[in-house]
Amino acid sequence: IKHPLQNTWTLWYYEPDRTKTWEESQREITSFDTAEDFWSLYNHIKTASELRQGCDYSMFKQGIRPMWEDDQNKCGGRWLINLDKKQRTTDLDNFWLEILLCMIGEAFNEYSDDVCGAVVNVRPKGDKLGVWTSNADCADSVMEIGRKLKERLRITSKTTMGYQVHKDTMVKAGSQTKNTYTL
Ligand SMILES: CN(C)c1nc(=O)c2c([nH]1)N([C@@H]1O[C@H](COP(=O)(O)OP(=O)(O)O)[C@@H](O)[C@H]1O)CN2C
Repeated sequence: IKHPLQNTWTLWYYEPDRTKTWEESQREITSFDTAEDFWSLYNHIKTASELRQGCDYSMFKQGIRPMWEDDQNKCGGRWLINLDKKQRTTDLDNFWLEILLCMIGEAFNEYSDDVCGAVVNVRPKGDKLGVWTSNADCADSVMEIGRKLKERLRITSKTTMGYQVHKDTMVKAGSQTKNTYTL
């Protein structure tokens, strides 16, 4: 039999489309709840670095949409990892896969329930990886998730990680959002 995951996860794909709203451009690809089905999906689709710039992948627990407004996201925030341009060939795909494996493997111990999902943004100005958590006010949960991420991604001090509350990001879209926590 296949190895069941603790949660069911849904993969979303975002491609900019001038004829649609941002929300209409978020497309639900498929959901899975076994390790084997994760690998079949992962091996079947393009890696993040193969996507056109402007596109995103998002992987969220089933029932949570990859947007600030979702009930599970609205009081939360994200650990954001900003990559420099050359990291697209060296780190982007490894970091994204490691984040996916942390999530489906419930690697955040007692705080895994606070993890909503993760987003990878492929951008000309530098790619971004975000891990979204459900409650920005739970400092213990946010910090523990951040520490585990840094450990699993083997992120050194040269790559900064900041936690941004979605309520701040929403209003400051386009300009620099403040980090509520940093690691
Ligand atoms: C429900 N709803 C509309 C809505 N709900 C959302 O949850 C949500 C958006 N809109 N987003 C829109 O994309 C722009 C780029 O953000 P970006 O993170 O791609 O970053 P870049 O500026 O393209 O690097 C954001 O400025 C925002 O317009 C982003 N976003 C997460």
